[in-house]
Parts: sequence; C-alpha cells; structure tokens
Amino acid sequence: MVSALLPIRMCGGAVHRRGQRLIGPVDLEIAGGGITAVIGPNGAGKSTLLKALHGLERLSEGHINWSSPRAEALERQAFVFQTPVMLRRSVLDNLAFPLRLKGTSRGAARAAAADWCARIGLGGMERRAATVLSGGERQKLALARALITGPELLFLDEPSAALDGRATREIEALLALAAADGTRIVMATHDMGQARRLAREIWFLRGGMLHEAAPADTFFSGPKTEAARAFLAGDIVD
Ligand SMILES: Nc1ncnc2c1ncn2[C@@H]1O[C@H](COP(=O)(O)OP(=O)(O)OP(=O)(O)O)[C@@H](O)[C@H]1O
Repeated sequence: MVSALLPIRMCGGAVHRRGQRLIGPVDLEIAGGGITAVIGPNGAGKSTLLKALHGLERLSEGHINWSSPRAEALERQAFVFQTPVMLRRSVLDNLAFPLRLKGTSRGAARAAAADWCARIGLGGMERRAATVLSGGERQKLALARALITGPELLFLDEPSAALDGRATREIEALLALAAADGTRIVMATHDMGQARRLAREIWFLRGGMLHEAAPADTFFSGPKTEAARAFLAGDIVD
C-alpha cells in the first residue's frame, strides 16, 4: 500500500540566484483535488515556484514536506514545460518512453502509447517523427507523455501559450479529464479565461510572494487585495 502524496506543504520556501531573491518566503499547501491556477504578472515567479515544488529548483531557504518519502513523491509527479523537448524519435516512442523508464515491457508500453495517441487525436501519426509536429500536437503529446504513467500530481507551465483556439480547447479538455480522474494539477497560466474555466483554486503571485490564495469563485468575484483587483482589471501590475 503506497502512502498518499498529498498534502504537500511549502514552509518559508525561497529561491535565491546570484544574491537575488526570485521567490519567497512562500507558505502554501497543495491539498484536495482539482486544478490550481498560478497567475500573476510577468516575472512574478510562477515558473520558479512550480519548479521548486517539483524539486527542479533547489530551495535556498525553507522546506517542502511531502506526505510520502521525497524520492517516491518525485516519482509520482510530472512536469510539462511551456516548450516541451521531444525525443528525436517517433510519436509512439515518445509516449512509450516514460513507461519503459519505469520498467514496463516494450509491448505493454507500445500498446498504452497507441491508446494515448488515439485519445489525444494523433491516431494515425504514431510513426511520424515527433520533431515535425505542430505546436498544438507537440503540446498534446507532451501532456500525454506526462499523463501516461498516471501521476498523482502534475505541474504545467503555460500549457497553451501561443496555441490557437482549437489546440487550447483540446489541451483544456485533457486537463479537465485528468483532474476528474484524480490527478491533482497545478498550472501557471497567463490566460484568465483559462483560469476561470479550469481552476478550483487560484494562487496570485506578485514579486515572488504568494500575494493572494483563494477558491477560484471567491477570487474572481471579489479579489481581496488591491493588486489582484488591478491585475484582473487588466491594469499593469508589477
Ligand atoms: N535562471 C535564472 N537566473 C536568474 N534569474 C532568473 C532565472 N530564472 C528566472 N529568473 C528571474 O526570476 C524572476 C521570476 O521568474 P519566473 O520565470 O519564475 O516568473 P514568471 O512569473 O514565471 O514569469 P513569466 O510570466 O514572464 O513566465 C524573474 O525576475 C526572472 O527574471
């Protein structure tokens, strides 16, 4: 029986680079289900916070408490970057790769990969080189590659930045489905429409700090802080 991954708590978490504080100190908790949208002005620290939570960025101060041992926790979560790197191999091989890394047999990994190809609308493209896919197709592939191992927690950094409406809709449908299936999702987004459509909870970052955290309904109907009000009104906030 594996222990629960959540809640995850960051206590006084800060990341410094060359004497500069990029984020923190931040106290937060990832608990419950659904999707958390991380929003805020450019440079507020959204990407840095996600990377710190995923263990890609080392904390200079504070700590993160996982409910299961750290190595095991990291195994059970995934990260999708804004510009995902594709293996210079077929679509099918890109999807099968994370399963192979976890020790799944070649046949079972390829069968699961073919299934995911169909689910993301890339059925028939299994043998195509992943590097020639369109931006939207790549992002769907990256998302499927993250979901194929059934992570309990998924981080995404601007999953649909620079995608057209159709690709954005497809990505959002996949995220909503994953969340409904029990994957806890924490995603940075610049798209307030997307945050409203998908999120249960909002983290509004400003100047490296968690300026306001609230259930999405509460946040969008009545942000508590002046900065969040201004940000939602489309004013320039830094
Ligand atoms: N590797 C790095 N070295 C130095 N400074 C960095 C590094 N990465 C990010 N920063 C700085 O840290 C701050 C936070 O950046 P971060 O990318 O986390 O913000 P963000 O909210 O995700 O921004 P955006 O919305 O523009 O993507 C910014 O001032 C950025 O310039």
